[in-house]
Amino acid sequence: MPLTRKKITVVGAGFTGATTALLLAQKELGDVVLLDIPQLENPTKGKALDMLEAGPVQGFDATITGTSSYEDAEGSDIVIITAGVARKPGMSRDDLVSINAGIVRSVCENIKRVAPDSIVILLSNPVDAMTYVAYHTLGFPKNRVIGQSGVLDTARFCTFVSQELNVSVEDVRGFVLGGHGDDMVPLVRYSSVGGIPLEVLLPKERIDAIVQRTRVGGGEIVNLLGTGSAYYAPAASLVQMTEAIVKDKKRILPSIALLEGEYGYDHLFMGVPTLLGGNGIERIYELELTVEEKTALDKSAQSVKNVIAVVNG
Ligand SMILES: NC(=O)c1ccc[n+]([C@@H]2O[C@H](COP(=O)([O-])OP(=O)(O)OC[C@H]3O[C@@H](n4cnc5c(N)ncnc54)[C@H](O)[C@@H]3O)[C@@H](O)[C@H]2O)c1
Ligand SMILES: O=C(O)C[C@H](O)C(=O)O
Repeated sequence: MPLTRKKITVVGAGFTGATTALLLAQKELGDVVLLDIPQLENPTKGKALDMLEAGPVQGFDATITGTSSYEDAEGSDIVIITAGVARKPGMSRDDLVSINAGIVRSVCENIKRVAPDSIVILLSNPVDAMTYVAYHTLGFPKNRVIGQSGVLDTARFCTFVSQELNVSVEDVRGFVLGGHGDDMVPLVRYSSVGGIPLEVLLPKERIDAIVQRTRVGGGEIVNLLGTGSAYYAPAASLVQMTEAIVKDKKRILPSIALLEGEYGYDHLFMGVPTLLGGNGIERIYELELTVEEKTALDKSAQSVKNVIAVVNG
């Protein structure tokens, strides 16, 4: 059988979608289709062509096609959904639920038609609830419907730890559980630097400050930008998850997954440690939690349930 490149469709050609498309091509993870609404067809084509013309300079071989037609996404192996509205200063991610649920539903109806065997990764916010919407619209098995939050939230945590200790980011390990909201749960007990537990290296009040900054990390960027939200680190996070799947790397990364009893939650989509490989989410890891950690996770889970209730409303 001839070897073929993977086909990766990115729906939404805005800040996160366009950045993701470029990073995917630069890493030669597959041929990329960048798709937005018909009213933005020419700008989407323009962005894709501009990226393609970076190929000879940077030495990557990947096609990048800009389109507004789902027929161009036909047979995609992976679909990344970034379509939707981003929040503005003063808003929470949950304020986007109604408008983005409608957008994610319509995108997923098309994806179900043209790429029924794809693995779908959600970014649109509020992302835990949007992953729930996507799962129910697509009707795909749960291993093929994945949300991105924890890679980004963990990256923020690791960034702040590396700044605090003035050490390489490469040596910092963190783990953020729960919903992608201000009550997410950075697991300090499972965080380390060069194998040394974080609690040995930093006093409690510095760790608490890093945990709090991580929880509101998205809002920090929203306030600085003034319009729109973060996109470089979110795109890098999507690409890390995609790479794990495309290369069947069996990486242990946090993903938003359907919980069916894990951590004591049923039919809830929330961020947990997962094994990501060629089949998408191949396993969910259940960690032992202390009473305080479980209480914090319950609070985060309740926030996600409240947003899902709006979707079901
Ligand atoms: N989960 C996370 O960690 C995370 C991180 C960053 C951003 N986000 C979310 O991702 C979403 C996108 O953010 P952004 O910065 O790229 O926003 P953006 O406004 O720059 O881009 C969104 C794009 O979606 C397109 N779009 C809207 N409806 C569409 C439809 N029906 N079909 C196809 N495309 C459609 C828009 O035309 C626009 O180009 C937002 O909801 C944001 O909150 C989530
Ligand atoms: O904060 C946002 O609204 C965007 C994203 O969820 C983020 O964490 O950067």
